[in-house]
Formats: sequence, C-alpha cells, structure tokens
Amino acid sequence: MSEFDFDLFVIGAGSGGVRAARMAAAAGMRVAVAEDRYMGGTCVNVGCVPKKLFVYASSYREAFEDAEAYGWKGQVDARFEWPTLRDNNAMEITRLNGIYRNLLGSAGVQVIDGRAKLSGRQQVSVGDTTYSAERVLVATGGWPFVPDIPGSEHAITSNEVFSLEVFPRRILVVGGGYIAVEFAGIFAGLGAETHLSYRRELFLRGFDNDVRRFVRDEVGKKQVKLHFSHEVQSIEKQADGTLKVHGVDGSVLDVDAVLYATGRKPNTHGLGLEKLGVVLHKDGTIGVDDNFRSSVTSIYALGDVTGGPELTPVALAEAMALVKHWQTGKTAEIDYNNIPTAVFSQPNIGTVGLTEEEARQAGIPVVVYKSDFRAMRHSVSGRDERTLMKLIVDGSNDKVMGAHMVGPDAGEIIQGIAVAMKAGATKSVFDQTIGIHPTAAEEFVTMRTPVAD
Ligand SMILES: Cc1cc2nc3c(=O)[nH]c(=O)nc-3n(C[C@H](O)[C@H](O)[C@H](O)COP(=O)(O)OP(=O)(O)OC[C@H]3O[C@@H](n4cnc5c(N)ncnc54)[C@H](O)[C@@H]3O)c2cc1C
Ligand SMILES: NC(=O)c1ccc[n+]([C@@H]2O[C@H](COP(=O)([O-])OP(=O)(O)OC[C@H]3O[C@@H](n4cnc5c(N)ncnc54)[C@H](O)[C@@H]3O)[C@@H](O)[C@H]2O)c1
Repeated sequence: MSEFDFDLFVIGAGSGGVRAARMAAAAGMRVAVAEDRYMGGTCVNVGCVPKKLFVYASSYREAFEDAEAYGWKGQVDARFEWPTLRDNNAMEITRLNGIYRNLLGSAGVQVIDGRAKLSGRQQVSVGDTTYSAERVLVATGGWPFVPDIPGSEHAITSNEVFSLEVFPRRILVVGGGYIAVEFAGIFAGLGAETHLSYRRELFLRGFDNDVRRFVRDEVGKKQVKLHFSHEVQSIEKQADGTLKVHGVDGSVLDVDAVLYATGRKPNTHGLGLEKLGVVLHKDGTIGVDDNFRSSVTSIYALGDVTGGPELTPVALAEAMALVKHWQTGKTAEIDYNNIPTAVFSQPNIGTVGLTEEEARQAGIPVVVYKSDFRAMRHSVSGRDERTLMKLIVDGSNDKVMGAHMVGPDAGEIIQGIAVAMKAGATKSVFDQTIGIHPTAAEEFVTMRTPVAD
C-alpha cells in the first residue's frame, strides 16, 4: 500500500489538468483534482468555447444582409437580444461543466471542490484538509492582466464579458492580440459602436506582416474604429454610468464599456510555490524541464502557468506527453514547431509555421506565393470582403515553411495544411494535389507564380 493518499494530485481542472488527471487515472494511478472555480477551466468557461459561440452570434448580421441578394427578404431588420445570447451561452457552459465532472468521475478521479495550495513538497491543502501525493501537478492557468491606470477598476476583462447585465452600445477594446481582435469583431457584429485601442502602429505583433495589414483593412471595413499608436491614460466614470476614456494624446472617447485584453498572468499567487523552493521565471510562470518537472522533483506544471503557447491544444498535448513519460520513463515527446493557430477575428486568421519576416531573418532563400481575392459568396452578395492566402517556401529545398490565411473558416483550412507541413510537404506536393472546386481552400494548391522579390 502506498504511503500517499494519491499517486497524483492535480491542481486546476482546466484543459491541461483534466486531460492529465483522466489519462493518469486510465493508466492506473490514484488521482485527485482540485478546482476552485469552474470545471473545464478558462477554455470552457471564459475562453475558446463561449468566444466561438459569440463569434457565431455576431456573424448573423452580415449573413442576413448578404441573404438579400440571394433572394431572402425581410431579415435585415432583425433585432439582436443580448440576454438570449448571454443566457443560452451560460446554459451551454453549465452543460459542459457537468460533462467534465462526469468524465473525471467515470475515469475514477476524485474531484475536490475548493482552492488548493501546496503545504509541503508532497502535500496539498484544500480548506482544512491536507492530502499527500507522490506527485503534484500544477495546472492553474492564467488570469487577465489589466495595467494599473487611474480608473482601471471600471474596465472589464474576458472573465466578465460573457455575462454582462446590459449590452454595451459603445465599447472600447484595449489591446492588439488574439482576444482584442476577436472581441472587436464580436461587438461590431452584434451592433455595438466598437473601438479598438492599440499602443503601437499595427496590431497582431508576431503574425505575418501581410496578414496584419490585411486584417487591419478588413476589420476596418466592418466598422471597427481602429485607434493605433493610442494609449489609454485614464478611465472616468460618469454620473450616468457611462465611461470617459482619456488618451495620453489628449483624445477623449465616450463609451459604455472598456474591455481590457492586454495579456494574461500565470495563476501562481498563493500556491505556496516559492516557499517550497519552486523556481519561477521573472514573469511568474513556473520553470519546468522537458518532462514538465519544476525545480522540486515531486512538483510538475504544464499549460498556461508555464508560459508556453497559451493554447488549449498545447495544454492537452503537454498533459498527454507527461502521462506517457510517467508510464514509459522516456523523455516527454512534444514538438512545439509549426503549431497551427487561428484568431477568430472576422474574417478569421489561420496560420502555421514561419512568417515571411521570420523566414527571411533565419536566412532562408524565401519564395513567396500570395493570393488575394473576393470569395465566391460575395460575387453575388456584393460585400467588399477579401480573402488572403500566402505560402512561404524555402527555395533551397522547396519545403513549405509557412502558410497563412485571412478569410472565412481560415482555422478549418489551415488545420489540414498543418498536417501536410508536419509531413514535410514541398510546394511541388501542394501543386500535385488536386483542388476541391469550388472552394477557397483550393487556392492553396493552385498558386503557381511566386511574388516578385
Ligand atoms: C477569451 C479567451 C479565448 C481563448 N480562445 C482560445 C481559442 O480559441 N483556442 C485556444 O486554443 N485557446 C484559447 N484560449 C486559451 C486557452 O483557454 C488556454 O490556453 C487554456 O485554457 C489553458 O489551459 P490550462 O489547463 O493551462 O489552464 P486553464 O484552462 O486556465 O485551467 C486552470 C484551472 O485551474 C483553476 N485553478 C487556479 N488556481 C487554482 C487553485 N489554487 N486551486 C484550485 N484550482 C485552481 C482555475 O479555476 C482553472 O479552472 C483562450 C483564452 C481566453 C482567455
Ligand atoms: N484563438 C485563440 O487561439 C486564442 C484566443 C484568445 C486567446 N488566446 C490565448 O490567450 C492569450 C492571451 O490573449 P491576449 O489577447 O490577452 O494576449 P496577447 O498576448 O495575444 O495580446 C496582448 C496585447 O496587449 C498589449 N498590451 C500588453 N500590455 C499592455 C499595456 N500595459 N497597455 C496596453 N496594451 C498592452 C500587447 O501589446 C498585445 O497586443 C493569447 O496569447 C493566446 O495564446 C488564444
């Protein structure tokens, strides 16, 4: 009989924690997981899932408008009801919470509701109870970061945005990353006067520059008012509850809500990590080795709290790699190259591999293929929306090093391209592949003429 209550104690039932707990239990380990907020973590409750549902909701306005040209009359005056979306979303999330709890239960994982902290190198306390475990896995994710400016207490974050009492008729979104661009699209689509403030000259840093410029133009067409090189100095609440936002440049914006999407900080506060000697990076994320082990041998960590790519599939892959490592004793196998990702902006961004700038910086003799076109749907609807596709090819060996798309369903399309790139596909393999007609995706296998240098 083991001297420990559990073989594994997981702190946090989010994407990574749930997957690790279930896999470890399936491998025969005695597992507990503590969760103090919501089953399924950020992705299920205040992230990927509700975000995507809200993106769907916001896409109907244009669909109604476009339908006219296809013979459907009477939809343009449709009225949007925020409480219906908000409450149906909440119901769906509650359903998913139940599914996650059941999945853990049926895998034989003991679920402990409450805030956990490490009280020893192999001890976890939840409330008044202390459990011992051979291994502890910290999968506590992150929390929105809001810069400390006067009036920041009036701002909301992605944690609150899905459950607002009243729909904001005018909203300012602050930030230039995934969340800011996604929510600017959501609120514009739902009919709010939408502003986006970004402190530098162009948002979506790290994405291919053509993609960034293209998204700027497309998002601009969708009535999002872009304020680049703009910094919020303070937020002032008015007697009527509205907000006056003062810019460093002296500008003033009157809105009903300010949504901060300025990055996330790891949830390490109050866990007792430092006291036990767990080494944290400067930004508070937990330092781990290739096997997700922290500087204390019994304590492991994965997912957002370790500061890698903050994506659900990455947390899931890490969880599976870690449990496999425990089972086999072999080094955890995980490939962080060519992780595909999508921004659910409108239109979507889908991207995998190197940007043109990264490829050039790496000294690769770059050959670029690019296509910019109006999707077939809009030849009849007349909507001025364009699609961009771009391939980055290594001229020395013909390998496709990067694929980027801005357009409807870009995430769906790029997933398949990511498989091809993982298999080492060359441009000539793309060329030999027969397209599916008529689709936008076929453009990826029909681009023949490189962009002139
Ligand atoms: C608005 C938004 C949209 C997103 N959209 C996408 C997307 O479209 N695609 C994508 O791939 N990723 C998306 N992400 C990122 C994704 O949600 C995260 O990368 C993912 O959830 C990380 O999983 P995790 O297991 O590391 O942490 P989390 O899912 O954050 O789980 C951590 C869990 O630990 C719990 N916890 C924390 N401290 C304690 C404690 N002391 N005791 C007990 N429990 C604790 C928390 O309550 C939480 O449930 C989005 C994120 C946000 C905020
Ligand atoms: N579709 C998806 O897969 C998806 C969607 C949402 C979030 N996520 C994940 O969640 C993470 C967090 O999202 P995010 O958008 O909050 O972060 P982000 O890191 O993508 O973007 C943060 C933005 O805030 C800006 N910023 C930072 N500090 C600031 C300050 N003091 N003042 C003004 N601006 C400031 C940054 O310049 C940047 O543009 C992302 O990195 C991503 O990995 C993924």
